[in-house]
Amino acid sequence: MVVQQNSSRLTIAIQKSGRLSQASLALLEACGFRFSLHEAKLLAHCQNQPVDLLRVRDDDIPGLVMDGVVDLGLVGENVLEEVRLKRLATQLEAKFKLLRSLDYGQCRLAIALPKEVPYQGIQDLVGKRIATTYPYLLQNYLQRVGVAANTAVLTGSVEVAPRAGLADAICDLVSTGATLEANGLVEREVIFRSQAQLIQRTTPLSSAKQSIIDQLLPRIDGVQQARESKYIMLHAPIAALEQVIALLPGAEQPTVLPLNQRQDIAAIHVVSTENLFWETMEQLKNLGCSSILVMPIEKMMG
Ligand SMILES: Nc1ncnc2c1ncn2[C@@H]1O[C@H](COP(=O)(O)OP(=O)(O)OP(=O)(O)O)[C@@H](O)[C@H]1O
Ligand SMILES: O=P(O)(O)OC[C@H]1O[C@H](OP(=O)(O)OP(=O)(O)O)[C@H](O)[C@@H]1O
Ligand SMILES: [Mg+2]
Repeated sequence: MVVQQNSSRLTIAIQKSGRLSQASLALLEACGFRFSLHEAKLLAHCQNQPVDLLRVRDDDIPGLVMDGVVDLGLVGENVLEEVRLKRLATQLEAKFKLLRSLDYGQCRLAIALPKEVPYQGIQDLVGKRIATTYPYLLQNYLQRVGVAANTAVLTGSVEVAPRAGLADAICDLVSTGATLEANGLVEREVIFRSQAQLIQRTTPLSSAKQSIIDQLLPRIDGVQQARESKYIMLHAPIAALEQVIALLPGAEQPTVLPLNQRQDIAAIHVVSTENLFWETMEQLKNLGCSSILVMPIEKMMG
């Protein structure tokens, strides 16, 4: 496979198979790009825009962007920062343009120790061997806090390292904490918080590519904003209108509509920037509201 650096098609690198793959593809599709993916193929053409998708291991995405081989990349901040630190240490080009922080792939890089090992604080890590896939992020942190510890680099199954006698502690990604718990480990220090990022190469782009990006960014904002928002509809007693509106999140100016042949109740419609919790719905019901609907919004603009 040859990716032409100066191809007139905008090339976007995403993770081929893993935690970010589905969400990255879903985001681009929600922005109006149509892809027909062939599981085995690394390069996928967009059917309705001059855009190509390059599907690779997430570790390769920052370097591809920094070397200008692809135009855009969707990657976790943890991998991005690890690659950036590594490249800086080896005098390789490490520049990129951060376009957007995305609303998926939230996790943290944390140091964890076996639960039976007492831990009072960061100084307890002095002289310890810590297994990780992120040696540069880990050493960067240890230097910052002034702790001298050793790193054992593993590319996978980091969580079994203490049990296997390979290390005293680990530094790995955590989301729910289930993996740590299943391996008898306790999270002690969070060293980096991460989510997916959209990055661009720093070398100049053709105006055709730039105009696709200029169209893409507001669409990403619209998709992300819509995901956080809800359309809420309900019937409320006019006597309790003020109390009802005060309960609705982010509803300073709701639409209040009359109902046919009813003087005592009105319909309220509101776009809320937050979800409506069950507790609030119960409070609304206690105020005499009925037909309370909370609906997802697909897209938003303006
Ligand atoms: N448990 C998690 N919850 C949320 N996001 C996560 C979680 N684990 C990892 N991530 C994010 O997703 C990215 C990809 O994770 P994944 O486990 O698929 O990587 P990988 O095994 O290194 O994949 P690849 O084969 O592409 O190298 C991570 O770098 C991180 O940004
Ligand atoms: O705190 P948790 O919710 O348990 O998530 C943490 C786990 O998720 C990631 O692995 P993933 O499941 O993506 O598989 P991998 O080991 O193949 O990377 C990460 O490497 C941890 O092992
Ligand atoms: Mg990887």
